[in-house]
Amino acid sequence: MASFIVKKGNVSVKEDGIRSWMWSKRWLVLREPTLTFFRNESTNQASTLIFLREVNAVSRTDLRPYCFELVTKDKNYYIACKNDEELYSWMDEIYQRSPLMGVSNPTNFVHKVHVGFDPDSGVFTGLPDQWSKLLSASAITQEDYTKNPQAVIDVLEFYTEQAQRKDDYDDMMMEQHGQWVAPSQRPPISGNSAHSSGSSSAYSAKTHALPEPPKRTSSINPTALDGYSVSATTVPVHEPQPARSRAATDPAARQTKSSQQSTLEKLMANQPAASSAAASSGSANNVTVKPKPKREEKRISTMTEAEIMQKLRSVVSKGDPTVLYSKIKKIGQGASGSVYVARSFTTNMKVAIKQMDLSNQPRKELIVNEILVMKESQHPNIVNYLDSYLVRSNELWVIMDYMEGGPLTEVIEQNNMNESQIACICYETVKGLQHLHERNIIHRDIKSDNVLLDASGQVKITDFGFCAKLTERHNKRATMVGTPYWMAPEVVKQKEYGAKVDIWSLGIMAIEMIEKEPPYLDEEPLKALYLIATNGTPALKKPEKISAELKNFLALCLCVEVKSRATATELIRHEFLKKACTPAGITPLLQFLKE
Ligand SMILES: Nc1ncnc2c1ncn2[C@@H]1O[C@H](COP(=O)(O)OP(=O)(O)OP(=O)(O)O)[C@@H](O)[C@H]1O
Repeated sequence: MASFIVKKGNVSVKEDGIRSWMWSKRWLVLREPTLTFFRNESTNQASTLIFLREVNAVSRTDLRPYCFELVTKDKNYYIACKNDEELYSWMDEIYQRSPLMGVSNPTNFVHKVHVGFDPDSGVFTGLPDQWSKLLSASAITQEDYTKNPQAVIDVLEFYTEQAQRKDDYDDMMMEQHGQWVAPSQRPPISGNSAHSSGSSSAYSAKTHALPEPPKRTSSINPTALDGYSVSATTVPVHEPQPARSRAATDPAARQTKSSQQSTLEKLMANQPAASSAAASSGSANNVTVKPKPKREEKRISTMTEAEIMQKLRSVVSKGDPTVLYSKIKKIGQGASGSVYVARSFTTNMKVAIKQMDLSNQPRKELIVNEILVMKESQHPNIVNYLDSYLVRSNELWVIMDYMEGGPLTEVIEQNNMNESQIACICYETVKGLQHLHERNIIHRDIKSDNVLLDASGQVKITDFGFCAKLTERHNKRATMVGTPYWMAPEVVKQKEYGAKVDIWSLGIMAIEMIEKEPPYLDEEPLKALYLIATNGTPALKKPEKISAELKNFLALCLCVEVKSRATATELIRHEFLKKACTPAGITPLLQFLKE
């Protein structure tokens, strides 16, 4: 990679393989996408220069102890640190002090993006400023651009639209009305060396080297995404603000890696979005992304706040749950409320109560959605909805089965699962999925966090806030919903999708059980999305360690070609699932609960 000199204030620096730096420091990039790394030309010292823009509320005095070079220009700080340890140590502290964290995003912007790609030089032209910054902060390499420029545009668009979705949703909730608009499906880019990803069964052939297990808690984070809204023309640019992990802001949040990834998607899911789309320019050497006609889909949030509350009142039971249940202790904290274990005075059974303060909920329709789906979908592999109540008109209690074994994520973290245990979890989950899919319900957020176990090893799917009901007229969806690392390629590429997205996510969850984490968890989010879009079936770290049946099961779940991907009904008969132990065989994995 060519090095070149850039002048910033009084510091003369030499860009030195920025992307490879980024690559090796990927967890840092996750936390702060505006980071750029430089080598000091005059001293040739391997210093790291951080470009903090508009963190002007942080005083120079605050910064000085942390760095040996500091230049201020146009409200920007250019900071060089002596070494990485020093850098890491002050980042959090500085960010915490900045009142600009969470700065608002631009609104009313117009999508007007014309991006070109020259395969000879491997350079994009006309990239919106925000996209260029995202790309330069990302681990996506020039080699990646050349290999599949369309995928790069796809994931940039995906990423920025998610941010916009969240914004629009917030606006809508403020105004108490709205209509969801899905992005259209885009034709592929022409005139470049883009290739489509392979369709399946990559396990025997591919040995894509995955990085070492993560040493940090990375996530696509709402704060990190803020400011990435796309416009090529008139939009005021807000720099991305430093990412804060959910664990950092919410001490009660579970410390598992994947649970920390769920919050954003929930905030952003299902929300009205500005539409944008890429289209082929038809020119030999250029890629063009153009606006496409909007496709509209009505959703429950077209209801006003009052209507949502009315719907909720019609769903819940009358009465005071405090005289029916006695809370024992808090067992969990979600984005929408707290979860308690309680005892029923009538049955003496333990139950779980999810308690939500409705005055604090910007997305009440998701909660109504969750209750309706749970109520309608009773099944041994779906967390059983027992009842719900409104307390003092603004507190919602949802009573459900108590799953004392907790989420599968914790089981995975604490144990090495054998194939018969993996098969059992997959079998039970597939039965739950079959039940949902037969009712035209797509879960859309299948992952180990959303599969709970009870003390006897029973396996149940939970978290129905993202569920979509397919109708005859709308038998495909296009909303980008889910958690990135578990998302099917068709979701990342913003194509229409159906129930088989849950099957893909199930395959990723099976990989979690084998390898303890989903593929690409170490990658920064944009790169992870690129890899999902382009790599096809993810490769296993140690394919030789698993049976042919499990490999085949994974290949059927993780088949990029949706038509060839198995349905839940087909998977239930799969050879691998015949290896399943009974739920009793899962209970040894729950020993950690006793500890
Ligand atoms: N029925 C249950 N039995 C036992 N534990 C549960 C039950 N439901 C949820 N939990 C635990 O409580 C915690 C919070 O659950 P919750 O469903 O609120 O989380 P979330 O999906 O992250 O958030 P939200 O749905 O509010 O966005 C999780 O750790 C989950 O494992």
